[in-house]
Amino acid sequence: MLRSCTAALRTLRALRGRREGASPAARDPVLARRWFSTEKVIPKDHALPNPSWSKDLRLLFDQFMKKCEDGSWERLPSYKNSKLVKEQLSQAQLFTRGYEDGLGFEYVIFYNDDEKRTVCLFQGGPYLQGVPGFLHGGAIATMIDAAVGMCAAIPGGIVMTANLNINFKRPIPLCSVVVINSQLDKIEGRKLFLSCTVRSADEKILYSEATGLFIKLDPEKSLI
Ligand SMILES: CCCCCCCC/C=C\CCCCCCCC(=O)SCCNC(=O)CCNC(=O)[C@H](O)C(C)(C)COP(=O)(O)OP(=O)(O)OC[C@H]1O[C@@H](n2cnc3c(N)ncnc32)[C@H](O)[C@@H]1OP(=O)(O)O
Repeated sequence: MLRSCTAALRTLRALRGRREGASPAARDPVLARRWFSTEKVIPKDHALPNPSWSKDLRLLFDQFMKKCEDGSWERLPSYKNSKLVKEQLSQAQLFTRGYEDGLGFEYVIFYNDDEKRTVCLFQGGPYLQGVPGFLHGGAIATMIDAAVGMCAAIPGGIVMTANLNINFKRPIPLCSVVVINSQLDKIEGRKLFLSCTVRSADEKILYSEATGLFIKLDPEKSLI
C-alpha cells in the first residue's frame, strides 16, 4: 500500500517539474507525434496493470483473469474518451480516467453475463483523500456509480443514474484495494435496480453498501 502511494507521488512530482517551460507536445515526443501525425492512434486501455498497482491489486487481477479463461467472466476494457462523444467534445474525458497513473482511480471491472454481475477491483490514490489517510466519500460514490452503472449498461444500453443510495459503514484507507461487487436485481421497463457492496481485498471488512436505480434512456426524449 505504502509503495503504491509512493509511486503515485513520484509521478506527481515529475508532473509538477514538467509544468513549467515548453508546451506539452514539445515536452512529450509521444504527445507531439499524436498531435501532428495523421496516423491512427490506438487508445490506451486503462483497465490493465500499471506500475502504480499494488501487490494486492495485481493478485486479484490475476485471479480474475484466470476466471476469464473459461469464458464465464470477461474483463471490460476502459478508455479515457467515450466513442459516443462528438468530435468537438474529443477533449472530454471520463471523470474516473482523468488522473495520471496511480494518483486517482485505478480500477478494472470484470463482468459475468450469466449472473448479471460485475466485480470492480479498485485502488484509490492520493488525489482522492478526504479525512486524512482515507478516501473521500465522493470518490467512493463515484467509483460505486461507475461500477454499478457498468453492470446496468451492459444489459441496459445507454443508462443514467436516477438514484444512488450509499451507506458508508467504515472508512477506506487511501491507496488500499477494495472489491466492489454489483448485481442487477430487477428490471421493470426502462428501470434497472441494482445493489452493491464494497469490501476489503480479503473480504473481511464491509466498507459500504449501496443500491442504485438506473434508467435506460428513451430515444424519443431529449436529455435537456
Ligand atoms: C452519460 C451518458 C451515457 C453514456 C453511456 C455510455 C455507455 C456506458 C458507459 C459507461 C457505463 C456507466 C459509467 C458511468 C456511470 C455514471 C453515470 C452517471 O453519472 S449519470 C449522471 C447522473 N445522473 C443524471 O444526471 C440523471 C439526471 N436525470 C435524468 O436525466 C432523468 O431523470 C432520467 C434520464 C434519469 C430519467 O428521465 P426520463 O424522462 O427518461 O424518465 P422518467 O419518465 O422520468 O422516469 C422513468 C421511470 O423511472 C422512474 N424514476 C425516475 N427517476 C427516479 C428516481 N430518482 N427515483 C425513483 N424512480 C425514478 C419514473 O418514476 C418512471 O417510472 P415509471 O416508468 O413511471 O414506473
